Amino acid sequence: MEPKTGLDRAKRAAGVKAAERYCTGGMKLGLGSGTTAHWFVRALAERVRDGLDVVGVPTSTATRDLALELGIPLADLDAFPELDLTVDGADEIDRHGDMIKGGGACLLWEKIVARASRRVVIVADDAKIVDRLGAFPLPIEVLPFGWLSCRGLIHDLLTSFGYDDLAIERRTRDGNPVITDSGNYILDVDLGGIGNPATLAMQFNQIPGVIENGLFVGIAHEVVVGNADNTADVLGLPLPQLVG
Ligand SMILES: O=C(CO)[C@H](O)[C@H](O)COP(=O)(O)O
Repeated sequence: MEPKTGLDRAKRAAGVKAAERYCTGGMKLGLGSGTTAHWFVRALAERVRDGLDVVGVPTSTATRDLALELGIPLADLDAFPELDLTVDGADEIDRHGDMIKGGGACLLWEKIVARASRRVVIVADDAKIVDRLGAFPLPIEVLPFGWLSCRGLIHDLLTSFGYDDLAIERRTRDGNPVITDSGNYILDVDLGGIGNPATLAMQFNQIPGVIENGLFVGIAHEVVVGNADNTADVLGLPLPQLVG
């Protein structure tokens, strides 16, 4: 598969760089979800075909299907509860490495796999890097049972924090609720800007019916930013100001 646009080339460059730089024989690897992470999975598969011996733990059924098709050996997280490394994408990432994830509705497995990993590398194009999180609507995974009550409690919490927006349930083009790989719904919350991601993340998860939220705080270790000219930059945290 070849990238079609400059943005695709940037995403592929980040994925290729991560596969080349971080993956060594014997590793247990978390495989992220989304278009950028899938470029990483394709690049990893090439290395596996060349003899690299790794085992992948996918963060979604979509990534599992891609990795299987490409011949990457896979395992359940329960077979390897501690992983060496996860490479995943992000919807937004700030200078501290805090992120919004879940644009692809995979945030629950992504957070579990990332937390099980000794190192987390994020692959992204530079448009994902922001001064402040929150322009991208924050995905929240909720249990279908009583989800309207849960949405009301989310609204109350947001109001108490000075936000006034109601969470919107994510729907498919046919108008049906998006169902996650764990059988839950996604609410997208348009916050505009998030002052204290750590506090908000904890508060969301106190609400009955909230399974997980898309704020990933203190999880990323490094960021690989791809460029349209097929190069990629490896950035430690905090990210340099010039990228923001
Ligand atoms: O969190 C995710 C999926 O739940 C993805 O990592 C995020 O949406 C970024 O995707 P892409 O690389 O396609 O922009």
